[in-house]
Amino acid sequence: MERDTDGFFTGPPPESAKPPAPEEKKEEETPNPEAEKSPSDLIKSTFDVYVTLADQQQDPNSPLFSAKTFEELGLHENLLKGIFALGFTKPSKIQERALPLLLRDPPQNMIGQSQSGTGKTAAFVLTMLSRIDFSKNKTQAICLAPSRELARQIMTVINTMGKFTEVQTEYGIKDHLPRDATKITAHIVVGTPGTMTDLIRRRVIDVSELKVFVLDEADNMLDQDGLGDQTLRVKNMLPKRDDLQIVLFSATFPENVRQFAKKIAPNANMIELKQNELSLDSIRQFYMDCDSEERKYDILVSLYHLLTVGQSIIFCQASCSLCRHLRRSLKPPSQHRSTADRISQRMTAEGHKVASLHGAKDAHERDTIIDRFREGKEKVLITTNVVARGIDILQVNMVVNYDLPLLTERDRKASAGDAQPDIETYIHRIGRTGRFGRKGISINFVHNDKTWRQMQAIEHATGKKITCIKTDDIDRMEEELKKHLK
Ligand SMILES: Nc1ncnc2c1ncn2[C@@H]1O[C@H](COP(=O)(O)OP(=O)(O)OP(=O)(O)O)[C@@H](O)[C@H]1O
Repeated sequence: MERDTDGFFTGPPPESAKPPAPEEKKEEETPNPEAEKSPSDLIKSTFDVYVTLADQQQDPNSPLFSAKTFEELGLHENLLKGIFALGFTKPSKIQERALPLLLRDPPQNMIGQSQSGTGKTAAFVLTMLSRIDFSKNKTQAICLAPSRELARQIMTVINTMGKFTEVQTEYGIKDHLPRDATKITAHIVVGTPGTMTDLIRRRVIDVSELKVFVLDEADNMLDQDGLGDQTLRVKNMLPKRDDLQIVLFSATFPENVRQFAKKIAPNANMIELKQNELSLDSIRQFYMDCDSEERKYDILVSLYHLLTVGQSIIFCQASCSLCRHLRRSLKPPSQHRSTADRISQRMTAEGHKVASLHGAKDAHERDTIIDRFREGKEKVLITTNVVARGIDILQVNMVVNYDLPLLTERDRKASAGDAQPDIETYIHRIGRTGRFGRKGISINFVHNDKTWRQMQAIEHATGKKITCIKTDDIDRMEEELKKHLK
């Protein structure tokens, strides 16, 4: 593989990184390449959408399948008030195309893909809210998400958008309900698949009148390496009615999961924002050659000032290299502290203010940490993949991949070589910045041949340039990075 003068790996991206080939009848809109990328671009028609209707008799070019305003969707005025309370004036591109299809009667399944931060949540939340019969105290919509943090975020959107309605909501997440809870009658239940399975199996939730089943981050939720088994258990306990609307959304849909998704949501309308990668374009990607594992920590600390200009998220592996390094360097060694904790412990000891969040923390602690970060009380969050997906905090303008995301042990064995980068997780991680077209930067740390090759594979697969930033001149480094946030 050749590098050009900017350090960009040249050559065509592999098949897996190319836009999905149109399967059936597709519609394409004309992009406007001159348009500047800004939040409003998600509202203007500046990028392409593929729509594949389940019913090929219908004309996808019909204005019936596109809504330029929320008003024309025929929503109850209380829902419209909720939308405006969120500060939305017009549908985003994905909402414009997805909402008319999602809200139509009879209900139809939907598989929707669009880049991170383009407004998928509002699309499925509005669908759930608009289908509830508020006069019935029965659960009518269930939404599953891969983490409690994301479930809580979705709930906030439901409660804000639904605040002028009589909607009742409940969580299906760990340690939220008393163990002896016997009945949930809330209209909408949002949770994670394990807890939701338990609640439905024990008949705490009665699903007999369910109308909508939503999987956010659906590729992860259906992937056998992710939460696939648990999600299927939930799905198999739901009524097998044709009018149960199944809605799957994600920023990524690798081919193997895409096929499975079509089985889970049969005859679904498909909506894909064409992969001209608007979101990735608003995120400038960099890498830093850190020379050695040990230097990674020093470079992270030297970035601290910049990390706190806005807010930032630092991703490391669950058993991350920094933590292994810190475990060795901390005296006395802290045996029971896990991963991201050790980073924050050392940075805190050196006078920096950081928070850490990972799956080993208890539920209450996790809630407090993410809430504090969301409120801007902490500026730097050191974490694992637990918040890689879906978390929407507009002030996050920097993401650092301290450790690059890698595929699981199983995939690694299958490829029988070095660990391969996990491209989907990479896309989701950097998508924590640059929300709704805002500017953001991501920095990847590499320190040896192996990590270099992993980054090369990411650059190749995403087809996006990752620019080198020199680490020997901190002032220049800061200046250069700041330039991209302006
Ligand atoms: N029509 C709209 N007008 C203005 N802002 C919007 C609109 N729709 C969504 N947003 C805002 O855009 C941000 C990103 O939306 P959202 O979290 O739904 O993205 P997403 O596509 O689900 O991202 P991810 O793939 O990371 O889960 C949110 O802060 C949301 O409030």
